[in-house]
Amino acid sequence: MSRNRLLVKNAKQVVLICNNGEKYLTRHGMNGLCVIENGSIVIGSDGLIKAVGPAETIRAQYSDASFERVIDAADMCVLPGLVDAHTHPVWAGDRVHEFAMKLAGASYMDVHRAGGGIHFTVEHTRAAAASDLLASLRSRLVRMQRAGTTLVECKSGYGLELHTEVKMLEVLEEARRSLPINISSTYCGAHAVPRGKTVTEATEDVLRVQLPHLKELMSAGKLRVDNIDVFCEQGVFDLDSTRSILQAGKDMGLNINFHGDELHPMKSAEMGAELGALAISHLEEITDAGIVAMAKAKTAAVLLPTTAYILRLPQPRTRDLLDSGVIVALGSDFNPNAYCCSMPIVMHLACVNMRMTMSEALAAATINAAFALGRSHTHGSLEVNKHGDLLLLSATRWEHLIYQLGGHQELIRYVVIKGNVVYDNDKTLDL
Ligand SMILES: N=CN[C@@H](CCC(=O)O)C(=O)O
Ligand SMILES: [Zn+2]
Repeated sequence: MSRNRLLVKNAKQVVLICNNGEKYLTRHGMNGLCVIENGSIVIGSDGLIKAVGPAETIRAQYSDASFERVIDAADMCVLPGLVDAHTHPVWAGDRVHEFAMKLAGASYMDVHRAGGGIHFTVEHTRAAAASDLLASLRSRLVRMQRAGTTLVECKSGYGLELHTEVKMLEVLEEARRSLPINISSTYCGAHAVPRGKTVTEATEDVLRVQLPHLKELMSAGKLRVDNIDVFCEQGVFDLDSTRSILQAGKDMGLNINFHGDELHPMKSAEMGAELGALAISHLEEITDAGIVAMAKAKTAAVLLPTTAYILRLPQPRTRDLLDSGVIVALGSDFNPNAYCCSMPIVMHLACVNMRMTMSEALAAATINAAFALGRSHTHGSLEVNKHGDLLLLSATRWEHLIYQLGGHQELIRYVVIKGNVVYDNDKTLDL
């Protein structure tokens, strides 16, 4: 019998999230998370969960087994690795100066129209060497990992032309190959209309130049891309151009996962549901009809508490979404506008500002975020045969992770990916 990779034993709580192979949870399930008091978990040599249950049961079942590593978690809680369903982590040039402008009253679109915002980042990212983009991406991903994220969605979208979009996706590919954190990569070439182009010209460029080239790279096995994204917004991509780009991506086998109904009601939710989108992000301006359509289509709503907080936007209608049966997920929206790498902070904001319960927030940052990325069969809960991705908290109840605002830096003792410890807070070991 091969040696098991890891035994975590005697934890105060093991938060499974669910234990029946659920692919997502809606309100009722989100409020009834599956938690084992005094539990243990075994990760096999393949990095997958082999057993999880009461400490006594695991002790009896594995009395003769050997383990590469044993962690006695008597004063700790075990949770699934967190899943961040929306980030923009590949870019050069920060926008700290714009934060001051926004604090002084400028809106997101004021800054964008004045040539700042995404355009500022595009200019710097186009000029940056791939090696520099990779170095900054790595340090951002390590920071996310230390805050408990083990699966993260990462977008391109600061190139807005073929060369830089491919450069960004290649940087993501390199990070995927060389770092333990799991990455779901998203082509977001329609993140803004590039300077000097009309919406029609930008849409044509995506459809006739960028997507066909990506398709070639993907078929040749040179690039893996999971999702397609568009920023559907007034003054950016309208509903028709968004629809044509998303449909073309879907035809290439990409999951539809896009920005919609953020600053204006665009009917993005209705359109996304009709196209079979896996997820739509933001939704601060979603309508009643949009909520009904998303619930019916099982399109996940990826809510981004940092954006509404930083831009002082109206909060999305989270309770209405949950009450209507929409699958609600969370993302950090890490980008030069919203500089936050921490899903524990995101969950805290979701509870206070969006009125989610702590259980809802955790489900939204685990199983439902994994669902939004098409990965909930392998990630997002601690169930047998899923990836052994978990975090260990120095706390007697898991809720401390959300309750202690910014406290995750002290609370998270270990982060584990596929049974390997990738972060040990005592040794500041970052792999
Ligand atoms: N809203 C569009 N995109 C990003 C912001 C990107 C940026 O400002 O650089 C978002 O999700 O918040
Ligand atoms: Zn975004």
